[in-house]
Amino acid sequence: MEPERKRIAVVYATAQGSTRDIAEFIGAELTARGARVEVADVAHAPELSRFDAVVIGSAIHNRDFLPDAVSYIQEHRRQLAKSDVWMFSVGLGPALVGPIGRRIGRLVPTKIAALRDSIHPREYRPFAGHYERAGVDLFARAIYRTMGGARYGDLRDWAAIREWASDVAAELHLPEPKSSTIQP
Ligand SMILES: Cc1cc2nc3c(=O)[nH]c(=O)nc-3n(C[C@H](O)[C@H](O)[C@H](O)COP(=O)(O)O)c2cc1C
Repeated sequence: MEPERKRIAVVYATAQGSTRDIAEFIGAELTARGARVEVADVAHAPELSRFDAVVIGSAIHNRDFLPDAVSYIQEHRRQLAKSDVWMFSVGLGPALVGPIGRRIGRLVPTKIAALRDSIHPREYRPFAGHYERAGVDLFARAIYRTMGGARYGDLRDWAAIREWASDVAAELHLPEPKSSTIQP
């Protein structure tokens, strides 16, 4: 008899779409590993008790998750804390370079650390997102440069995201894929 397929909810909050793309990519990778996956915005998140595991991610604005993600996690804290949860964020930290940039990039903003600690995820992983130079004023550009920000545009590292999704799949004992054909 075929083993029961694992059910995974991938829940995200996005302002400009790059976190949604990452959530959908993770969902597709986990589907390719045989899981039954539902990907949804936090505003349309499914009932979590129906799932064996939850992946939850948010864009970072002003060193915090987006307000929708903060309220969602606070409201579902009890359910999340007793579930197998993997958490990710999408911001600029992992894209910072140089000795200072790498140190800053490793810091988890206090409010995000508090959210993380309230639900005890199996892992929390920050990913680089999208930062358009055109929308950034001179002052913010100077701060970004000082912190080790050297690049603008789409800074997402799809190889790192794929590797993380594969680690999640392995921890959930999902079968190895027959071949990986999914492209972002
Ligand atoms: C108003 C605003 C504030 C931001 N604040 C932060 C921040 O504090 N830390 C960070 O790492 N990235 C910050 N970012 C960068 C975003 O998190 C990044 O661009 C991300 O890709 C956005 O995801 P989204 O496209 O899903 O909205 C900020 C972006 C904007 C537009």
